[in-house]
Order: sequence, then C-alpha cells, then structure tokens
Amino acid sequence: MSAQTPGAGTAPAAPAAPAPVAVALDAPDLGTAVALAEAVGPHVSTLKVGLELYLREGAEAVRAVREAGGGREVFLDLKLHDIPNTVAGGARSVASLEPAYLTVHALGGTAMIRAAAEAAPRTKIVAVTVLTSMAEEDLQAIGLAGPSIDAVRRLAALSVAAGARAIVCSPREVAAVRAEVGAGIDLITPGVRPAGAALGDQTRVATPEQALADGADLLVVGRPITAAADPGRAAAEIAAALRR
Ligand SMILES: O=c1ccn([C@@H]2O[C@H](COP(=O)(O)O)[C@@H](O)[C@H]2O)c(=O)[nH]1
Repeated sequence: MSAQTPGAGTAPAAPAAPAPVAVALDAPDLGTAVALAEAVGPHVSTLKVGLELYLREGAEAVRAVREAGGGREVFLDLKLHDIPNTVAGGARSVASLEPAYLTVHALGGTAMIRAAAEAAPRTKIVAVTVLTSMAEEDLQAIGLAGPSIDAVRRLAALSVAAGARAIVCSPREVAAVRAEVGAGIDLITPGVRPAGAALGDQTRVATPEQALADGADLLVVGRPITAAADPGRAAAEIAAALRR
C-alpha cells in the first residue's frame, strides 16, 4: 500500500462528532500509518499506536499520527507486563508523549498496575484483562480454568482497585464488566467486526453496533478499516452505523 492509498477514495463527509472508535494503526512503516491517520482522523475519536509501529518508529510514531489525525487522542497500546519497577520506568518513559491511554496487562497484578498509574498520572492506565484472541480452550491451556468471563471480571475488579482508569475486554463481556466496576471507568473493546468481516485471529467478537449497545465506551477496530480498499470510507461507514 502506498502512503497515498488510504485517503484516495471519496469518503462520506465527516460528522461533527467523531465516533468512539480507536483505529489500530498496525502498519509496517510510518508513512503508511500517517496516511491512515489522515484518512480516518476526521471520522474517529482516537488513533491507536501498537507494538508494530512503536517498536519500529518509537516516539515519533505518536507525534506523527497525532498531527496527521488532526489532533485526535492517541492510545498507546504497549501492553506493559513486567515487575513493578520496570513497568513504572516504562510508563515514565512515554508519559511525556501524553497519550490519552496506555495499556498494561492486568495479569501483572496489583503492584504493577499501581506502579504504572503512579508513573503516568496524566494518562489513563488501561488494564488488558484476557486478550480477545483467546478462546476458552486457550485459557484452559495456560491454566486459567473456568469460563473466560470469570477471569475477565476478576481481573477488571483488581485492576480498577489498583488504579486503572480503563479496562480492555471483549465486546461480549462489556455488560458484565460494567456491573463489576461501575460507572466512571472506560470500557474499551477490541474484537470488533462489522457483520461479515473476516475474524482473523480474533475469537471473542461482536459487531460495532452490539458493542456500543452493550455499553462500550471506545471500540478498537483495526483490519476491517486499515485493510479496506478505502480506509477513510470504511471508518466513515462504521461511524455512520454507530450513529443510527
Ligand atoms: O485483547 C486485546 C487487546 C488489544 N488488541 C489490539 O487491538 C487491535 C485489534 O486489531 P484488529 O485488526 O481489529 O483485530 C490490535 O492492535 C490488537 O493488538 C486486541 O485485539 N485484543
């Protein structure tokens, strides 16, 4: 894909209020990510920088996609998971970039989550409960017995008590997690697929409309937008579906 491709189509006019969608800019280089950010920025609230882009381009990725996206919020999805001192150092290292969100793995536990929250007080620490790619049998295989919803609820409650201000769970678990953590915590759902879209490696999925109806605050959508022939149009169509 050339750097020009994502914005090339004739996407519908941008709405006044961008949709509560974080586009996962999982791109192989900065030029592609910037072109995607330009194309989708008018339609969505948030741009997500993950491992592929950050490990290659570093802090410049955050600055560049923020500018290209017209100042949209940046979600830094690094999924930190280490001893508390190391995670605190990692969170401190990226705090000056002022991402709206920074992910850590809830499985790192209370002390690790608290260390991240204290190290980056101006960023919402987001605890990832159980990856949306994992099915029940995957959890059994790593010794997390019981239905995934039990682990998700437990990890969400622990994370919020430790200072996380947002939770990643699958869209299928949003209602249960809301009941667990109450209001005031952002519930963020990857594993979002418009009807008929390829699942790829995601297993615990729902449509954007269902995720929003069940109470998600921010929907993470990657490949259904970034792999589309016209990413700007794909983002605009999902945003329009969420307004209906
Ligand atoms: O449990 C999780 C946590 C994070 N992700 C991230 O979200 C996007 C999803 O991309 P798609 O292309 O829409 O599948 C991706 O960046 C993941 O790293 C997740 O999928 N599940």
